[in-house]
Amino acid sequence: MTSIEIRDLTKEYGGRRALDAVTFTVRPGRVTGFLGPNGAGKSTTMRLVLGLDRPTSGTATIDGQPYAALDEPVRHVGALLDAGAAHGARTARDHLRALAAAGRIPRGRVDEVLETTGIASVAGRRIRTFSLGMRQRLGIAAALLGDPRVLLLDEPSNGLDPQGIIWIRELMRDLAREGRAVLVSSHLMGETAAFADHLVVLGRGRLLADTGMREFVDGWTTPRVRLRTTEGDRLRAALAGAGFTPVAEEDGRWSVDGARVEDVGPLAAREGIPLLELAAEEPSLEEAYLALTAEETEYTTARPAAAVQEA
Ligand SMILES: Nc1ncnc2c1ncn2[C@@H]1O[C@H](COP(=O)(O)OP(=O)(O)OP(=O)(O)O)[C@@H](O)[C@H]1O
Repeated sequence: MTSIEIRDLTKEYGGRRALDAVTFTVRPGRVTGFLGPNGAGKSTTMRLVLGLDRPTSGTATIDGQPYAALDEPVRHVGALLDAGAAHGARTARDHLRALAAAGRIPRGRVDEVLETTGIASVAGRRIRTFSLGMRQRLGIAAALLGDPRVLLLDEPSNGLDPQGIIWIRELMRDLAREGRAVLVSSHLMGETAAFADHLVVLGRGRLLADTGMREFVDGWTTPRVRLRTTEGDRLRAALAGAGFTPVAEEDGRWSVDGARVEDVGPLAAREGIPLLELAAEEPSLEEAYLALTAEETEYTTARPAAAVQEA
């Protein structure tokens, strides 16, 4: 099975470390979300995987080989790095045909990827007349052209309308279901939570996390419940006795940080306090990501060992 292996990858630009001994594997059959603040090193990593730049030390390989050593690389790896890269005077179809010819890919594949990416009806138009979303779809069509087992997508939702965002999410999930290795960088946390199974997080060139989505969110957030009761004062006292600090919200509900419904429900029942509502608040990827990056900024060292683990 094809995967991307990054081992001790280091890249310096004029003495500044853009990547610092980063090691992780992008496995087939799942979508790996690639996160990190601006300048963290995500694009640099992708460029090194694609052989567009040389590492200072370490390796980035696909199926054990560096990109440059792959036989017919476009059949192994598809990438969306810069959707603006296509020649504006060409039509979308001609652009893809030129790429197909260069990669020794059968011409018929061009119409297939135009269909898959929803731009078949505008394939005869010059690319310079394309909207940002159409260019993005064309970039994805180009990435899919060689039917590659590995995909690297840098901000693929960029410029897409709401339907386009749902489409790309489902496309990425389908590509992973087909057994491909899919690495996707994004700054959109809600989106990443919707398409990624696994996360790799960089911060200032270092690996901060390499873990499953669920483990990441649970590891970097605390549980919280929201509830409604007719006897707020009694419930507050009972919860305080159990070590919780309920906070009254403006809408008349209470929220209890660090508590699970299993903590609150039985306690209220024992005390005979009626609960009109009791619900766990789902922690978000955004909350978890902000907690990790805030801590990283503050202390510069990564926290729980559990958050950096091989899956
Ligand atoms: N060609 C280059 N020359 C010099 N410095 C570079 C070059 N390319 C990247 N860098 C630096 O390397 C660091 C990592 O940049 P990179 O583009 O990989 O980050 P990123 O995580 O992709 O950020 P963003 O989310 O903004 O796209 C940054 O400090 C950037 O300024």
